[in-house]
Amino acid sequence: MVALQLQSVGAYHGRRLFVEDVTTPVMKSGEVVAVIGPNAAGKSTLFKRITGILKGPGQVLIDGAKTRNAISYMPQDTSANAVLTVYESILLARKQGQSWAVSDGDLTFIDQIMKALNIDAIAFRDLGALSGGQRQLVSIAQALVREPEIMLMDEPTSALDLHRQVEVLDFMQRQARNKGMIVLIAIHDLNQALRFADKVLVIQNGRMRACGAPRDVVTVEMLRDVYKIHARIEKCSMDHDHVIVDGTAH
Ligand SMILES: Nc1ncnc2c1ncn2[C@@H]1O[C@H](COP(=O)(O)OP(=O)(O)OP(=O)(O)O)[C@@H](O)[C@H]1O
Repeated sequence: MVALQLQSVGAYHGRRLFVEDVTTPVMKSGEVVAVIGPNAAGKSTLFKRITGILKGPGQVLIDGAKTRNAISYMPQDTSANAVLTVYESILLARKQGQSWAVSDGDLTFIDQIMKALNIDAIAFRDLGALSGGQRQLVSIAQALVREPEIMLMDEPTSALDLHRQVEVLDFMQRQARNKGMIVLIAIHDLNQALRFADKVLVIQNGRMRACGAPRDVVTVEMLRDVYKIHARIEKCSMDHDHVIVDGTAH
Protein backbone atom coordinates (compact mmCIF):
# COMPACT_ATOMS: atom_id res chain seq x y z
CA MET A 1 0.00 0.00 0.00
CA VAL A 2 1.53 3.27 -1.12
CA ALA A 3 0.48 6.71 0.09
CA LEU A 4 1.32 10.15 -1.25
CA GLN A 5 0.93 13.48 0.50
CA LEU A 6 2.14 16.96 -0.40
CA GLN A 7 3.05 19.26 2.46
CA SER A 8 3.53 22.98 1.76
CA VAL A 9 4.92 22.10 -1.66
CA GLY A 10 6.12 24.82 -4.01
CA ALA A 11 7.99 24.75 -7.33
CA TYR A 12 10.44 27.08 -9.03
CA HIS A 13 11.04 27.81 -12.69
CA GLY A 14 14.42 29.48 -12.43
CA ARG A 15 14.22 31.76 -9.41
CA ARG A 16 10.50 32.37 -9.51
CA LEU A 17 8.06 30.34 -7.45
CA PHE A 18 5.21 29.33 -9.78
CA VAL A 19 3.52 26.89 -7.40
CA GLU A 20 3.14 27.70 -3.70
CA ASP A 21 2.07 26.05 -0.51
CA VAL A 22 0.22 22.98 -1.82
CA THR A 23 -0.86 20.73 1.04
CA THR A 24 -3.07 17.78 0.11
CA PRO A 25 -4.91 15.10 2.01
CA VAL A 26 -3.25 11.66 1.88
CA MET A 27 -3.73 10.02 -1.52
CA LYS A 28 -3.91 6.24 -1.21
CA SER A 29 -3.34 3.06 -3.26
CA GLY A 30 -6.07 2.50 -5.81
CA GLU A 31 -7.10 6.15 -6.06
CA VAL A 32 -7.46 8.22 -9.21
CA VAL A 33 -6.91 11.92 -8.56
CA ALA A 34 -7.86 14.43 -11.26
CA VAL A 35 -5.76 17.60 -11.20
CA ILE A 36 -7.74 20.41 -12.79
CA GLY A 37 -7.38 24.16 -13.27
CA PRO A 38 -7.13 26.79 -16.00
CA ASN A 39 -4.27 27.08 -18.50
CA ALA A 40 -0.99 28.12 -16.85
CA ALA A 41 -2.40 27.47 -13.35
CA GLY A 42 0.58 25.26 -12.47
CA LYS A 43 -0.59 21.66 -12.99
CA SER A 44 2.45 20.55 -15.06
CA THR A 45 4.76 22.50 -12.77
CA LEU A 46 3.34 20.66 -9.76
CA PHE A 47 3.80 17.28 -11.49
CA LYS A 48 7.42 18.15 -12.33
CA ARG A 49 8.01 19.08 -8.69
CA ILE A 50 6.53 15.77 -7.49
CA THR A 51 8.77 13.80 -9.86
CA GLY A 52 11.83 15.83 -8.80
CA ILE A 53 12.44 17.51 -12.20
CA LEU A 54 11.82 20.89 -10.55
CA LYS A 55 12.94 22.06 -7.15
CA GLY A 56 10.97 23.91 -4.51
CA PRO A 57 10.05 24.17 -0.86
CA GLY A 58 7.93 21.69 1.09
CA GLN A 59 7.82 17.93 1.14
CA VAL A 60 6.57 15.20 -1.18
CA LEU A 61 5.90 12.40 1.29
CA ILE A 62 5.74 8.87 -0.13
CA ASP A 63 4.97 6.14 2.34
CA GLY A 64 5.00 2.37 1.79
CA ALA A 65 6.65 2.36 -1.66
CA LYS A 66 8.26 -0.99 -2.52
CA THR A 67 10.68 0.40 -5.09
CA ARG A 68 13.12 3.30 -5.24
CA ASN A 69 11.67 4.60 -8.50
CA ALA A 70 8.05 4.47 -7.46
CA ILE A 71 6.92 7.35 -9.70
CA SER A 72 6.35 7.26 -13.44
CA TYR A 73 5.68 10.56 -15.23
CA MET A 74 3.98 10.94 -18.58
CA PRO A 75 4.71 14.46 -19.84
CA GLN A 76 2.24 16.62 -21.72
CA ASP A 77 4.46 16.85 -24.79
CA THR A 78 4.63 13.37 -26.28
CA SER A 79 6.44 14.30 -29.50
CA ALA A 80 9.37 11.99 -30.19
CA ASN A 81 12.27 12.41 -32.54
CA ALA A 82 14.08 9.17 -31.73
CA VAL A 83 14.44 6.75 -34.63
CA LEU A 84 12.73 3.84 -32.89
CA THR A 85 9.73 1.68 -33.53
CA VAL A 86 6.78 1.79 -31.15
CA TYR A 87 7.78 -1.59 -29.71
CA GLU A 88 11.44 -0.60 -29.24
CA SER A 89 10.46 2.60 -27.46
CA ILE A 90 8.17 0.72 -25.06
CA LEU A 91 10.79 -1.96 -24.40
CA LEU A 92 13.37 0.78 -23.75
CA ALA A 93 11.00 2.45 -21.29
CA ARG A 94 10.49 -0.88 -19.48
CA LYS A 95 14.24 -1.49 -19.13
CA GLN A 96 15.23 2.06 -18.21
CA GLY A 97 17.25 2.03 -15.01
CA GLN A 98 17.28 -1.79 -14.93
CA SER A 99 19.53 -4.52 -16.32
CA TRP A 100 19.31 -4.69 -20.11
CA ALA A 101 18.58 -8.44 -20.10
CA VAL A 102 15.10 -8.95 -21.56
CA SER A 103 13.02 -11.75 -20.01
CA ASP A 104 9.92 -13.55 -21.31
CA GLY A 105 8.06 -11.77 -18.52
CA ASP A 106 9.09 -8.38 -19.94
CA LEU A 107 7.82 -9.31 -23.40
CA THR A 108 4.53 -10.76 -22.13
CA PHE A 109 3.88 -7.69 -20.01
CA ILE A 110 4.59 -5.32 -22.91
CA ASP A 111 2.24 -7.35 -25.15
CA GLN A 112 -0.52 -7.14 -22.54
CA ILE A 113 -0.23 -3.37 -22.18
CA MET A 114 -0.09 -2.82 -25.95
CA LYS A 115 -3.19 -4.98 -26.48
CA ALA A 116 -5.07 -3.22 -23.67
CA LEU A 117 -4.32 0.16 -25.25
CA ASN A 118 -5.08 -1.15 -28.74
CA ILE A 119 -1.68 -0.27 -30.17
CA ASP A 120 -0.45 -3.80 -30.93
CA ALA A 121 -1.23 -3.29 -34.63
CA ILE A 122 1.26 -0.40 -34.86
CA ALA A 123 4.05 -2.12 -32.89
CA PHE A 124 6.58 -1.96 -35.74
CA ARG A 125 5.81 1.54 -37.04
CA ASP A 126 8.40 4.27 -36.55
CA LEU A 127 7.54 6.70 -33.75
CA GLY A 128 7.89 9.59 -36.19
CA ALA A 129 5.13 8.15 -38.40
CA LEU A 130 2.32 8.19 -35.82
CA SER A 131 -0.74 10.39 -35.47
CA GLY A 132 -1.02 12.62 -32.39
CA GLY A 133 -3.44 10.24 -30.69
CA GLN A 134 -1.31 7.18 -31.46
CA ARG A 135 1.73 8.98 -30.01
CA GLN A 136 -0.21 9.73 -26.85
CA LEU A 137 -1.22 6.07 -26.47
CA VAL A 138 2.42 4.98 -26.93
CA SER A 139 3.45 7.46 -24.27
CA ILE A 140 0.85 6.00 -21.87
CA ALA A 141 2.23 2.51 -22.59
CA GLN A 142 5.80 3.73 -21.93
CA ALA A 143 4.74 5.05 -18.51
CA LEU A 144 2.72 1.93 -17.63
CA VAL A 145 5.35 -0.70 -18.51
CA ARG A 146 7.58 0.73 -15.78
CA GLU A 147 4.96 -0.65 -13.35
CA PRO A 148 4.97 2.45 -11.19
CA GLU A 149 3.34 2.69 -7.78
CA ILE A 150 2.49 6.35 -8.44
CA MET A 151 1.63 7.46 -11.95
CA LEU A 152 1.53 11.13 -12.98
CA MET A 153 -0.16 11.69 -16.34
CA ASP A 154 -0.19 15.17 -17.82
CA GLU A 155 -3.25 15.50 -20.07
CA PRO A 156 -3.02 11.88 -21.30
CA THR A 157 -6.25 12.00 -23.29
CA SER A 158 -6.05 15.47 -24.90
CA ALA A 159 -5.38 14.04 -28.40
CA LEU A 160 -7.72 11.06 -28.18
CA ASP A 161 -11.14 10.56 -29.72
CA LEU A 162 -14.08 10.11 -27.32
CA HIS A 163 -14.06 6.32 -27.47
CA ARG A 164 -10.33 6.16 -26.71
CA GLN A 165 -10.66 8.73 -23.91
CA VAL A 166 -13.21 6.60 -22.09
CA GLU A 167 -11.27 3.40 -22.84
CA VAL A 168 -7.98 4.83 -21.50
CA LEU A 169 -9.45 6.46 -18.38
CA ASP A 170 -11.43 3.31 -17.59
CA PHE A 171 -8.24 1.24 -18.05
CA MET A 172 -6.26 3.57 -15.78
CA GLN A 173 -8.96 3.36 -13.12
CA ARG A 174 -8.84 -0.46 -13.28
CA GLN A 175 -5.02 -0.43 -13.16
CA ALA A 176 -5.16 1.78 -10.07
CA ARG A 177 -7.66 -0.55 -8.35
CA ASN A 178 -6.01 -3.86 -9.36
CA LYS A 179 -2.38 -2.88 -8.83
CA GLY A 180 -2.85 -0.52 -5.90
CA MET A 181 -1.38 2.38 -7.89
CA ILE A 182 -2.07 6.04 -7.20
CA VAL A 183 -2.89 7.74 -10.51
CA LEU A 184 -2.80 11.53 -10.81
CA ILE A 185 -4.22 12.83 -14.07
CA ALA A 186 -4.05 16.47 -15.15
CA ILE A 187 -7.13 16.92 -17.30
CA HIS A 188 -9.22 19.73 -18.78
CA ASP A 189 -12.35 17.66 -19.41
CA LEU A 190 -14.26 18.12 -16.17
CA ASN A 191 -16.90 15.54 -17.12
CA GLN A 192 -14.23 12.86 -17.47
CA ALA A 193 -12.79 14.01 -14.13
CA LEU A 194 -16.23 13.71 -12.51
CA ARG A 195 -16.68 10.26 -13.98
CA PHE A 196 -13.33 8.63 -13.23
CA ALA A 197 -11.74 10.45 -10.30
CA ASP A 198 -11.98 9.55 -6.63
CA LYS A 199 -10.61 12.97 -5.72
CA VAL A 200 -10.31 16.25 -7.60
CA LEU A 201 -7.48 18.69 -6.87
CA VAL A 202 -7.99 22.23 -8.16
CA ILE A 203 -5.00 24.44 -8.93
CA GLN A 204 -5.59 28.15 -9.44
CA ASN A 205 -2.81 30.72 -9.87
CA GLY A 206 -0.19 28.30 -8.55
CA ARG A 207 -2.08 27.46 -5.36
CA MET A 208 -4.36 24.63 -4.38
CA ARG A 209 -7.90 25.87 -4.15
CA ALA A 210 -9.54 22.59 -3.12
CA CYS A 211 -8.95 18.85 -2.95
CA GLY A 212 -11.64 16.33 -2.16
CA ALA A 213 -14.54 14.27 -3.49
CA PRO A 214 -15.53 15.36 -7.03
CA ARG A 215 -19.05 16.31 -5.97
CA ASP A 216 -17.74 18.56 -3.19
CA VAL A 217 -15.10 20.21 -5.34
CA VAL A 218 -16.66 20.62 -8.80
CA THR A 219 -19.41 23.06 -7.87
CA VAL A 220 -21.19 25.89 -9.67
CA GLU A 221 -19.29 28.36 -7.45
CA MET A 222 -15.90 26.82 -8.25
CA LEU A 223 -16.68 26.87 -11.99
CA ARG A 224 -17.62 30.55 -11.77
CA ASP A 225 -14.61 31.62 -9.66
CA VAL A 226 -11.88 29.45 -11.20
CA TYR A 227 -13.03 28.99 -14.81
CA LYS A 228 -15.15 32.14 -15.16
CA ILE A 229 -18.11 30.25 -16.58
CA HIS A 230 -21.78 30.02 -15.76
CA ALA A 231 -22.63 26.33 -15.54
CA ARG A 232 -25.00 23.82 -14.04
CA ILE A 233 -24.21 20.38 -12.71
CA GLU A 234 -26.85 17.84 -13.66
CA LYS A 235 -27.14 14.09 -13.53
CA CYS A 236 -27.34 12.04 -16.72
CA SER A 237 -29.55 8.95 -17.03
CA MET A 238 -26.57 6.86 -15.83
CA ASP A 239 -26.51 8.91 -12.62
CA HIS A 240 -23.16 10.57 -13.44
CA ASP A 241 -22.73 14.28 -12.66
CA HIS A 242 -22.20 16.42 -15.75
CA VAL A 243 -21.11 20.02 -16.15
CA ILE A 244 -23.40 21.89 -18.53
CA VAL A 245 -21.93 25.20 -19.60
CA ASP A 246 -24.34 28.10 -20.15
CA GLY A 247 -21.75 30.73 -21.01
CA THR A 248 -18.76 32.71 -19.85
CA ALA A 249 -18.90 34.91 -16.75
CA HIS A 250 -16.93 38.15 -16.78
N1 LIG B 1 10.22 26.18 -18.35
C1 LIG B 1 9.56 27.22 -17.83
N2 LIG B 1 10.22 28.36 -17.53
C2 LIG B 1 9.57 29.41 -16.99
N3 LIG B 1 8.25 29.42 -16.72
C3 LIG B 1 7.56 28.33 -17.02
C4 LIG B 1 8.17 27.17 -17.59
N4 LIG B 1 7.21 26.22 -17.77
C5 LIG B 1 6.06 26.77 -17.34
N5 LIG B 1 6.27 28.03 -16.89
C6 LIG B 1 5.24 28.94 -16.32
O1 LIG B 1 4.68 28.34 -15.16
C7 LIG B 1 3.29 28.64 -15.08
C8 LIG B 1 2.51 27.34 -14.91
O2 LIG B 1 2.66 26.57 -16.10
P1 LIG B 1 2.17 25.05 -16.19
O3 LIG B 1 2.71 24.49 -17.45
O4 LIG B 1 2.50 24.38 -14.92
O5 LIG B 1 0.59 25.26 -16.28
P2 LIG B 1 -0.57 24.19 -16.53
O6 LIG B 1 -1.56 24.36 -15.43
O7 LIG B 1 -0.01 22.83 -16.72
O8 LIG B 1 -1.18 24.76 -17.87
P3 LIG B 1 -1.89 24.09 -19.18
O9 LIG B 1 -3.27 23.67 -18.73
O10 LIG B 1 -1.95 25.26 -20.10
O11 LIG B 1 -1.04 22.96 -19.65
C9 LIG B 1 2.93 29.41 -16.35
O12 LIG B 1 2.88 30.79 -16.03
C10 LIG B 1 4.08 29.12 -17.28
O13 LIG B 1 4.30 30.21 -18.16
